[in-house]
Amino acid sequence: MTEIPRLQISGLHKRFGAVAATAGVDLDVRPREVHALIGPNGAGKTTLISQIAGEILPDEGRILMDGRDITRMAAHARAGAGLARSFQITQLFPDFTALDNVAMAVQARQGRNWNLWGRARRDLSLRDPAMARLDEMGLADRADIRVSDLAHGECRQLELAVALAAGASLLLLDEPMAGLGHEESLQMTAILERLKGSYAILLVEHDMDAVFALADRVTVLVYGRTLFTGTPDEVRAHPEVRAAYLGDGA
Ligand SMILES: Nc1ncnc2c1ncn2[C@@H]1O[C@H](COP(=O)(O)OP(=O)(O)OP(=O)(O)O)[C@@H](O)[C@H]1O
Repeated sequence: MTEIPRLQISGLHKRFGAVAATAGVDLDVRPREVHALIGPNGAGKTTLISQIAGEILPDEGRILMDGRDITRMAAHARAGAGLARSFQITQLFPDFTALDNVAMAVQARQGRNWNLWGRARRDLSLRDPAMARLDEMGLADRADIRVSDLAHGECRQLELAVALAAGASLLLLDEPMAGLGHEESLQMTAILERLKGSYAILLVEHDMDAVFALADRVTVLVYGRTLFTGTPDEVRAHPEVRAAYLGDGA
């Protein structure tokens, strides 16, 4: 039996005045798949992610999550259904520790009052799952460090820990490697490799080493349209993709 895709996008269109930012996108993300979305600057990747997250309303087309039409669902309701967008908008509280941030996400997931945050780190029912998430992201030894004192790459890792603690199971990762140094990128790639197989991930990324290391499938967007979807090897070999995006050196 074929599994219902976590995410299914069909015939999506979005114009900004004269610019057709999304001009016919079809895409599906399978359960537990890492699906990379690549394309040249201005191809419409961020606009597509914003429509999936519910921050921009499409003009035409449909977005299904777990078979349910979410095209016009509010962003917070999508988040409640397990969708999380990371790395463009930082959701961290800079004056609180890494552990506090994750514990608050656990607390929110349990539907408990956010105002009790001060107790979060002392409450074992919040602290234990929060520590487990930090550990998963390689941040166990940074639990008591304030977010404002964490390195850039560590904040990215913490954002993932917060999203997962809040119950996200379908992750929209918008350029996780952007602004990271070589070592930090390798570390983020290793973390995403560990998440692979447990979550559905739509990954927008310009770092092709990371894309080809992580992705089960890759969709290439050009001028707002889906040019091709295939395995990393198929994408590497595709003549139009090479011409449109990867260039001769690919
Ligand atoms: N709010 C907006 N108003 C007008 N035009 C927009 C808006 N947002 C995006 N665009 C235009 O839509 C097109 C797609 O932009 P988008 O940012 O989605 O591309 P992208 O593939 O994410 O690019 P990059 O790789 O550079 O981040 C571009 O031509 C951009 O200028």
